[in-house]
Order: sequence, then C-alpha cells, then structure tokens
Amino acid sequence: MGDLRFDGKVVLVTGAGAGLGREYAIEFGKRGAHVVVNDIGSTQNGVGSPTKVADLVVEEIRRNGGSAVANYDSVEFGDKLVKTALDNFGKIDVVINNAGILRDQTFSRMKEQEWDLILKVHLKGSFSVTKAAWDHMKKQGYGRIIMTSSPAGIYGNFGQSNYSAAKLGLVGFANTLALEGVKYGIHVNTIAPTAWTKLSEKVMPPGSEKELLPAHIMPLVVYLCHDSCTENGGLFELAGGLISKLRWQRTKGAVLREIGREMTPEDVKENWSAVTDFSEADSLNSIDELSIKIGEAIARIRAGDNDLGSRHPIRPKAIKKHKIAPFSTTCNRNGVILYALGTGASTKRKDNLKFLFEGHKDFCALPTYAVIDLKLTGIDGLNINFAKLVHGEHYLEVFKPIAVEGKLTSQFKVVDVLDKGSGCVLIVNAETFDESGDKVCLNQFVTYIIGAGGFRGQRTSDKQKTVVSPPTRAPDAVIEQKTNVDQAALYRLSGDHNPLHIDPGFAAMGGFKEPILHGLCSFGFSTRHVMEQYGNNDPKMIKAVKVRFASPVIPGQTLRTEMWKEGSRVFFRSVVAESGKACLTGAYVDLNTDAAPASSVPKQEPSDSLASDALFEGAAEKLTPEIVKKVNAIFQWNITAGGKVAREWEMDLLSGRGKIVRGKAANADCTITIAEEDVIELFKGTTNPKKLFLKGNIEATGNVFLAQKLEVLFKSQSKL
Ligand SMILES: CCCCCCC[C@@H](O)CC(=O)SCCNC(=O)CCNC(=O)[C@H](O)C(C)(C)COP(=O)(O)OP(=O)(O)OC[C@H]1O[C@@H](n2cnc3c(N)ncnc32)[C@H](O)[C@@H]1OP(=O)(O)O
Repeated sequence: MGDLRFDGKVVLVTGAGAGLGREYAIEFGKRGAHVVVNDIGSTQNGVGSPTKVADLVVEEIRRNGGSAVANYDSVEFGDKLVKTALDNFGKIDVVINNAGILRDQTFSRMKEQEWDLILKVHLKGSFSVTKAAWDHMKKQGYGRIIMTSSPAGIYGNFGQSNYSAAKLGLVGFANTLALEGVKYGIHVNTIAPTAWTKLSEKVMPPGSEKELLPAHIMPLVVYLCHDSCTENGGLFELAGGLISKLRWQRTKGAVLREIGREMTPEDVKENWSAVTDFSEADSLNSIDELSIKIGEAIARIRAGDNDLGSRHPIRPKAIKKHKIAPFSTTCNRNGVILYALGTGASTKRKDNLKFLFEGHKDFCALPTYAVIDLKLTGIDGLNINFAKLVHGEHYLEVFKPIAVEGKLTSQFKVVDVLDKGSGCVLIVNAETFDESGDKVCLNQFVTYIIGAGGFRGQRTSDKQKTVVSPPTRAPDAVIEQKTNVDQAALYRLSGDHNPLHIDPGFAAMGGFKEPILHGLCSFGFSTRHVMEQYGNNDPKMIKAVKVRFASPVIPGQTLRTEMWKEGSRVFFRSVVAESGKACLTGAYVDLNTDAAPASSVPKQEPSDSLASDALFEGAAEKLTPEIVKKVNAIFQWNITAGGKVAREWEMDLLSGRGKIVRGKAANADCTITIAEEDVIELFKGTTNPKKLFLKGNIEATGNVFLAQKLEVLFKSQSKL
C-alpha cells in the first residue's frame, strides 16, 4: 500500500491497543512492517472474560495480511518489549513511544503518587523502551524513534502539571537523542498531537471526536519513521489535518552588563521591554549557535558596547553628537528695556532709570541681558520631555559689555549629558559674538530633565562650571524684592517662550501645581541686586555669574538675595521670603577688577593737553556761541558707522569718554556736525557742570574706533 513501504522493518508501538497507537500499528502492518503491538490493557470480549486489547490489534493486522505480535508488559520494562521484537523478528528498527495515562489534578490537590506515576509512564517509560532499543539500532546503523509530547507540555494546561512536565521532558530527551543518534543513522522526532481518544475524551471539546481523529495524526508518524525522511530532532504540532513544525524563538535581547559595575535586578527591570521585545526575534538551532550569541555579547561588553539604557528615552551618545544651529538676535532699545522690566528693574528703584529710559545719559543694558533669546530652540528632536525640563544651573561670563543695539550671533555646543539618577542633566555652552566678531559672552546652560535619569551615563563632568558654598557667617548684605504676579508673562517677551512659565496645563504635565518663574528671571533679579550692592550698579562690573536653581519660584513671590563679599567674588544665595526656601544656591558673582565702577573711575588729571576742571567749572555761563563753533570745528571727525547716521550721542568731558547712544554707530568713525542750539540747550539741562551733553547728527564715513577719537577730541578741546 502506498509508496512509503516498511517491508522487513520491525516496528514497536507502545500503548497500541487503542487510539493513536492502534492507528499507527495497523498502518505499519498494512505497509509491510513486522509490528510489535504493546498494551497492558484488557477489554470485555462479550462473554465476560477479558481479552488483551493488543491481541485484537494483532488479529486485525494479520487479517489485513500483515505480520504482528502482541506484548503486554508495562513500558517501565522496556527491555521486555524490545525482547519481543528481537525474539520474533530478530531486530528493532522503529520505536514509537506512545503509551500514556492521565492523572489530572490541580497542583494543590495533586498527590506525589500522581506526579510519580505520570512521570514513570511517560518519561521513564519512553526512556526505558528507547534505552533497550538504542544499542541495537546503533549496531545496525539505523533507527527511527518517535516521542509523544503534547500541547499541554508546550503551552501548559490547567490541571495537568504532572502530564505537562513529563511531556515537555520528552522534548528535551528527544532533542539530545537526536544529536547523539544521528551519526548512527538514528533519527528521533517528537510529536505533540491533539486527537480524540479514550485517553483524551474527558479533556476534549464536545463534538471533536469526528474532527480530531487519530487517523489525522498517523500520516506524519509514518512518514517520520520512513527511510526516506531525513528529519531529525523535529517537534511537530498536529491535529485534525493541520501539521506544523515548532521551534524556539528568542528575542534579540539586551546586553545588561558593563565592566567595572555590578549587574543589578534594577538593570533588568529598566530594560525589560528590550529583553522581551520580539520585534527582532531569531531562532537558534543548537547550543553551538547560542554559544556564538553569548560570545558576541561578551565581546560587546568588553568593547563597552552594551544595551544598558539603550531603550531609555535619553540617548547620551546621540545627544552629545547633536548639532544646534547657531542663531542670531538683534538687540535694540526696546528689547533692553523689556528685559530690564522682566528682571525687576523699576523706575522706582535707585539708579535704575539708565536701564529703562533710552534718553538717559547712561542708558545701557543689564549685564545679564547677555542671556537674551537663548532658549530651548535647537534641542528638540532629542527625545526630551520638555514639560519635565527645568533650568538647573546657569553660568554667564561677560567679555565685552552688551551693546544696546546690534546683532549678536550665538554658537552652541552640547558639552555633556549626565545621569543624576533622578534626572538627566544636559550641559550646553553658548558663545555669543557681536558683529565685529568679538566674543561678547559665554553662557553655560545646565538643564535638568526630571525623571529622565537611569540611563547609566556619567554622573559628573569637568566641563561643568561648579557651584560654590557661601561663607558660614551671616550675610554681609541683603536685598529683598517682590516679583510681580505677571513677572513670567513679562519676562518671556525677552525670548524664552517656554509654556512652563505661563500655561497651567503645560506646567501640570511637568508635575508643577502652577506655572513657575524662568530661572533666568530670578538670575537677572539676583545679579542686579549684587551689582547694586557691590558693583555701583555698573554692568561693566559683572564679569561672571554662576547659580544653581535649587527650587522653583512662583511669580509674585519675594526674592531675598543674601550676599557675602570676599575679594572680587560676591557669594550669594536667594531665598523665597514667603517660604524661606532657597531658590538660588551655590551662587557667586565675580566682579570685574579691570573695569573700576563708575563712582571710582580715576579722574583724568588736568594737564595742558586735557580738559581741566577749571575750564569747565561753571561752563554753562562760559559756553558762548564762539566756543560752540570751535567745538563744532573740532567735531569734524571721521567715525565709522557703516554708512548709517547716529542721531544721538553723549560724552563725559571730565573722563574723556563718550559713546553714541542711539543708532548703529557704536564703534563708528563719523563726521560729526552739531547744531549750535542743541549743544547749548543740552548743556543747560545738565546738573553736573563737569559734564557736557551734546546732541547732533553724526554721519558715518570711515572706520576708526569712536572712543579713541573722542579722547583725542577732548585733548583738542582743552585748547578751547
Ligand atoms: C539650550 C538652552 C536651554 C535653556 C532651557 C531653559 C528653559 C527654561 O524655560 C526652564 C526654566 O527656567 S525652569 C525654572 C527654573 N528652574 C527650576 O525651578 C528648577 C528648580 N530645581 C529643582 O526643582 C531641583 O533642583 C531639581 C528638580 C532640578 C533637582 O532636584 P532633585 O531631583 O531633588 O535633585 P537632588 O536629589 O537634590 O540631586 C540629585 C543630583 O542632581 C544634582 N542637582 C540637584 N539640583 C540640581 C540642579 N538644579 N541643577 C543641576 N544639578 C542638580 C545634585 O547635585 C545631585 O547630583 P550629585 O549627586 O552628582 O551631586
């Protein structure tokens, strides 16, 4: 019958009195095999005396013209079964381990005997029969062995813990025999059938007896046992006509070890999604292939290339490589004033008018105006949750006073990414240049992304400007100032439009009860306080500022700046007066010792060639139209302003310093013409007879530094 013949082959089928085993035995008999039909069971033959079921199957095989003998031993005694084959047919070619029983019970009710019995019949029984046949097969250089596993072993099945254990045990057993037997021509395969039999009827769905027949299992078993089948070590799931081969699948996994650090359960937890992600799964065929994978992992660990934190939203390597495009901002008078208002300068505060009124003779930008427009732009696309990002620390170093007008261009660099456990710290440096290419300032932003730590990055960086501790004595000076309830709404107009400072919904996403004040706003307040206290309110006195934003400030709260002066360094700390909580800590201002504050600018000694106090004592009366004419004559000067016209400028005759107040002519070489009336008018308006304020049109033509020119001017002026 059929092409797949078994003529001359000796096949032993255990548990062949009924169900699957019977189906196999009859089929092998039809295909020319000598069959040993093993079964310990009996049945009623109709007249009351029990008949061995194996005999009935043997009879049927013989009726079909086949050759078969019965064996009634338990599979525990495998050698007896094999002896039946040898005694009757002289050899053993095929063993089908099929015999089985059930003792289903939930695990809590399962008795040890029930566990032992199931393992004895299925696992030990398969061992015993296979063991008895093995050496004969080896000797003859041929053998086919089938293990009968079960979906219950592969997937588990409620109430069958004993059976599942035995059935999966058979898979492992077969896998090893397949390796050991292959060189002797022995193939070992495993099936996990689902079929309706006397054994399984209690656990099968009703009506399945017609669909899930033993006849649907038999064909695979017969094929696997045929000479022509090369399959070895396979596991097949089959039922009702569907046959599938199974294999183990493994996730790509994650390498969670790094040299010099203990691997922890937390590492596993943090990387669980990587460990269990099947999207890049593969399947190995042998322990050798697994060894290769393990070797690859160890090589990666040695090379410092692990997956720790690789699924973490923060990717330090990518962040460090990230390029932030340079950007430019245009400073103007309105911007300078808006920033001053945003950081608490007030017309009601002493000597603040110069930051707020463009017509003021000393109109200038606050030193911290140098942080203008440096905002989150450019660090998007880095998988950072911006709602959780706060300004952690800031360092500003001023190299050149910020002009009230002109273009500034900033260049950024991500200098480090730190893992603080509870958060990720991102350090970004920004160097700002003016139009003449001079470096105006350096800003170092230390941003803290709350909750984004744990990516196993470095904790500290030598590139970070460090915070300092203030002296332990009581503060030398304290300045207190209340912020406005709309302080953040005002400050954001200077460039940082982060919704954290104005949008309650966004603030809630970051875990804040209400919008918080910009760190750089408090920074502006406190630096101004230090400048007021120790820098004669002169922006040029501020060389560098460092602060840590230790806790958020709510708009409307009062900032109390406590200061300690030691040499040219002013240590300070800011406290929210209402709560007593420190908001700026580890902070200092380094005063500029080169630029003496306005009040202590050394007076220029009168000399023959310089303007003298005597000359200008009571100058208002002395300033005649003749003098003005001479001034005008001297003011015929070439000063650069790139072709622009500067309309307003001022000078201090005593110090010999002067500057253009409005327009683009800060470093300009101009031809100056002054209306006589303007000179007189402004001169009369001055309260300080030693200062002469002039107003007029300055036309641009050349390229010479204004301050130098004005100094020369005053040298000439002394001759008036
Ligand atoms: C490119 C340009 C980008 C510009 C972006 C600017 C955007 C702006 O719009 C954003 C803002 O202005 S937000 C407002 C200002 N900032 C704040 O209010 C933050 C206040 N600070 C805090 O809440 C906590 O300090 C907090 C939450 C930050 C940390 O508190 P904890 O988690 O309790 O930390 P802790 O356990 O005390 O310390 C852990 C480690 O972190 C270091 N650390 C603490 N506070 C830090 C801070 N503020 N900045 C930097 N590092 C800080 C600690 O030293 C510790 O590290 P280590 O153990 O290594 O010493």
